[in-house]
Amino acid sequence: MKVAIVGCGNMGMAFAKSFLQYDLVKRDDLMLIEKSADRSEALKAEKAGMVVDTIGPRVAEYNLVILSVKPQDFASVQDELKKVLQPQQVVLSIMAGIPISLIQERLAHKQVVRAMPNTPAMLGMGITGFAAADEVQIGNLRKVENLINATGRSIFLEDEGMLDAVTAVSGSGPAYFYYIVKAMVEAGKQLGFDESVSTLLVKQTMLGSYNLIQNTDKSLDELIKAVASKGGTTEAALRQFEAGGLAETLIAGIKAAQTRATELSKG
Ligand SMILES: NC(=O)C1=CN([C@@H]2O[C@H](COP(=O)(O)OP(=O)(O)OC[C@H]3O[C@@H](n4cnc5c(N)ncnc54)[C@H](O)[C@@H]3O)[C@@H](O)[C@H]2O)C=CC1
Ligand SMILES: O=C(O)[C@@H]1CCC=N1
Repeated sequence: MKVAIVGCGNMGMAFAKSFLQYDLVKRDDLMLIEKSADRSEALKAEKAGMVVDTIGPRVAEYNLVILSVKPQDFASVQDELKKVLQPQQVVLSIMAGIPISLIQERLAHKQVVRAMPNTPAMLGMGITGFAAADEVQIGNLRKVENLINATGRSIFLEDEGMLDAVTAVSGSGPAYFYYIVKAMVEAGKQLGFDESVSTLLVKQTMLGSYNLIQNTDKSLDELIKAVASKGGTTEAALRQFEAGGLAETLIAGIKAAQTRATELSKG
């Protein structure tokens, strides 16, 4: 399979490297289209594929074209891409918010898949929600799914509208996790630990707790109860979180992310 990637930043390269790692795409069959000169130099040093700075006629030779520029930069690629796309090619967009219908219209192209991955894709541990235009041939959809699965796990969504919710929950999700980790590390520092000790305490706690979630029959409430002794320290912390509306704030933040994804879809 020949794959061209337009916009080779964090996510574009997470995809490229996963494809190479699982031998789903050969280096010679990977075209990396990147407009930033600095970024292009770094990509050339990585030798992950052929690096070019603009979309040219050769893109027509690739089975799949991945759009991984920022949503705001779609306008800067759409006209050049429209000129070269062939009907049998598939376009896979990972741009937040931009709906399939708008991509089809701007590119005058039918076979469009839209996906929302997250940054753990860099380790092959991502989760991606994806949806497809009715016009995407089933064989092509399967090939795209196989490629996405090289970056972690995936969920096919019949309802494309749910992709903005995927964006809000798991697409942006890693940042929420780091935010909480950062606050816990800061708390440890304020309690007297230096940064490295506090970071170790928090990171290992997160890792162990994640593995408990994955390896227990207990619900999240039961897991919380197993830590929070009656009249103990955890209860004191949880009471403070409740008083500050921490859960509601997190939920409101995630809803704001979904609203922003919907705004992005309107350009
Ligand atoms: N970063 C994340 O956690 C996630 C990002 N996304 C989506 O992935 C897309 C890319 O995000 P990142 O990789 O984080 O951004 P990034 O900024 O790291 O990468 C975008 C790349 O596109 C390049 N670019 C811009 N205009 C171009 C053009 N006309 N031709 C060629 N290259 C061009 C930029 O130089 C940059 O290297 C966005 O649309 C975002 O919504 C989706 C899921 C997660
Ligand atoms: O923040 C953003 O817009 C992108 C989409 C999901 C994660 N990063």
